[in-house]
Amino acid sequence: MGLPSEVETSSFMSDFLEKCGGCAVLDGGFATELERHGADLNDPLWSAKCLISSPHLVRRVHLDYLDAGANIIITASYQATIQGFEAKGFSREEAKALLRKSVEIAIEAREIYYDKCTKGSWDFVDRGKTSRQPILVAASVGSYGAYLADGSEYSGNYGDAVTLEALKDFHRKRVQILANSGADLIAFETTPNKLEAKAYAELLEEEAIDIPAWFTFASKDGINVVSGDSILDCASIADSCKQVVAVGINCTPPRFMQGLISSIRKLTSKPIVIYPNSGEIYDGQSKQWVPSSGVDEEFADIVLDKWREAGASLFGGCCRTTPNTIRAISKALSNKSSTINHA
Ligand SMILES: C[S+](C)CC[C@H](N)C(=O)O
Ligand SMILES: N[C@@H](CCS)C(=O)O
Ligand SMILES: [Zn+2]
Repeated sequence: MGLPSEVETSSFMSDFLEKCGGCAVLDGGFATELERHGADLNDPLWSAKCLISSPHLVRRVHLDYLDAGANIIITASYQATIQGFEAKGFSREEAKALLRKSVEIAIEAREIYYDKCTKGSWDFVDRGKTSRQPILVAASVGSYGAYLADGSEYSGNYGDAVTLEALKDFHRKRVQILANSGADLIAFETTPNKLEAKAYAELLEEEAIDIPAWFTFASKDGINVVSGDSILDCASIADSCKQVVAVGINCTPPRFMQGLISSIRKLTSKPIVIYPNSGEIYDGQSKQWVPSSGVDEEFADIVLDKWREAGASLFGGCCRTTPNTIRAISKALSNKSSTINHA
């Protein structure tokens, strides 16, 4: 396979969104859901630890989100890096196999889910033909700061020694492996600064990565990304990259979403993807979540309406959201599309 034509790449997300009825539902917090099931993630590998110790739990969480109505599930590779696995004593080949395993488990969960609902009301009719609810597997790539395992993805301060080339080299092999793993797209998530966004964009181009990608950024103030870099600069890097099929925000308190979506909309006509966290704050040292002093609304119909009006079309949840959050989003969006269709 060669590089996809620009036409193919640019229609990938619009075709998918059309099949989903205009808006798509993502899954919710993955690592924090593993924790709710009892996993101990106090480890440099964080959620990627479960690829080694409890793959059945990884599959369980994917299935729970599919049952809740997710159209896109994101793999357990957020903090899975070759460097991180090697530090644990795995060989390079074993590390690569663990990266592939993250995608294999998600694909397996999708097959189990499809089998479960082969017949019956889960199918939907599309132009006279019965077809299945579309489900994509997105291979997660967390930032260099995630690999540092101290919450650095919420600061993005890597110091002067971490150059653009260093970041590209850090991510290169992992991105190549995930791109050839059977995933439908790559989710570059919780991106903290524009240097890393630039590294991703250049890597996609240099390595001729032939699956699409999205870039999502994290913000702590609703104006800039966590490092203080402008969201406009970050969104513009994503907008200029032809493999990028959606741009957005993740792991950010819900109360900041509307403003951030409006900012991104000024910069790009690509679909906007958002998956806020619960609004709590992560302490990277103790690896605990603490309540925030801000006020966050539930992801109720009214909030989703505001986010849609501001320009977003893919909705899910990040840390500390659960299958119940995703069920509520799915329900709100399907009520909306049946209102529109029957108007
Ligand atoms: C998005 S944060 C909650 C991820 C966890 C962090 N990289 C750590 O290892 O503590
Ligand atoms: N996909 C990752 C993002 C962490 S910010 C997760 O949900 O665990
Ligand atoms: Zn998160």
